[in-house]
Amino acid sequence: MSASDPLLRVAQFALAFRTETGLATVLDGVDLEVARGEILGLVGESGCGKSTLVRAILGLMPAGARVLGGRIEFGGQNLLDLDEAVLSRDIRAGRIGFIPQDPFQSFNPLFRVGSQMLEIMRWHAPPEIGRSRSAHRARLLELMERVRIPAPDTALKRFPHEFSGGQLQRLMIAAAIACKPDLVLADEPTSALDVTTQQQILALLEELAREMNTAVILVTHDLGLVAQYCDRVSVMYAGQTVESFSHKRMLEGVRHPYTRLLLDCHPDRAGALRGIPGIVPGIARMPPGCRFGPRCPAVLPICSTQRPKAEMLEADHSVQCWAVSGSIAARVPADA
Ligand SMILES: Nc1ncnc2c1ncn2[C@@H]1O[C@H](COP(=O)(O)OP(=O)(O)OP(=O)(O)O)[C@@H](O)[C@H]1O
Repeated sequence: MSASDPLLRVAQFALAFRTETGLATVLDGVDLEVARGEILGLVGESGCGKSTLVRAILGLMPAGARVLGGRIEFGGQNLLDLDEAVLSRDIRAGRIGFIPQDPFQSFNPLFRVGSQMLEIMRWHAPPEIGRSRSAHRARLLELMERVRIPAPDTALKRFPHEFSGGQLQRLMIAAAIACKPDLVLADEPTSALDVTTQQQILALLEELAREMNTAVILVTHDLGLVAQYCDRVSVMYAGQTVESFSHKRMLEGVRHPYTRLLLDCHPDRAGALRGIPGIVPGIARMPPGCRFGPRCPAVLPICSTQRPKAEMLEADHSVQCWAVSGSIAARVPADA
């Protein structure tokens, strides 16, 4: 791999879940890339498939899920070719760290946080950290200082319920980066926290990721947070990538009607987006053609029959939309 190659490249990834009416395509041709030291925002309304994609990258697909196509390349290796034993030993928690949505569900309430974090390190810490428990403990204490947990020595001996939500999420960040991962997947890591704590946590994650040259995928509903922390953005709608762009494009003008609507609405306290008429279709009821067509203010006749192809508008900007595409075919009514 050259230095400019992305660390993670998801290419045309498609995944189906078994439903009562048969297989339903939940992810359909998802494309995404993230390089070392880069923070990628993965955005879209609830139900667009962001968490499913994150779990698929971690190799945690639900029973009955079937990969229909595509690749998930990590460090040049297709993760879809690896079996569960390799993924759990070499990839998850070691090379790919995970920060989940709800810190209260992430730690086991029955065990002290220190023993839970040391257990992760026991199995996944790279050799440069050292193999002994005392080396792992020293690394944890150092990280706990960094994530501003008061009295780290005592904190290691405490149970999860003895911490606030913000403290637990800071501990989760420490746990996710303890083994010096190349990539951190953060799935709405601050949605359970108040706005001030949210800002502190994301600033901390950004600081540590930049310092360690770690790639980060930050899943969020909130384009305000994306504007603040992300270098690039990938927008998903109903299991498809609809637009990808750099931070600069976000400021200068995104093009997909869905992204523009997302920018105009703000998440409510529960993190849900309000303001885009209609709802994301369920996986068993996906419309043909462009999946956003039925809600789109710029819909064209072709949208209901043909899925738009990804088009590069600039080197740092791609979009899948007939209304944006320069293609003449897009202007011709579908029944012409
Ligand atoms: N195990 C499953 N079996 C069947 N359908 C599922 C399963 N898990 C998720 N889904 C469906 O897949 C779609 C994508 O869900 P997913 O949780 O990935 O979306 P999301 O964008 O992460 O939403 P949120 O922001 O609310 O977490 C939804 O329609 C959801 O109902």
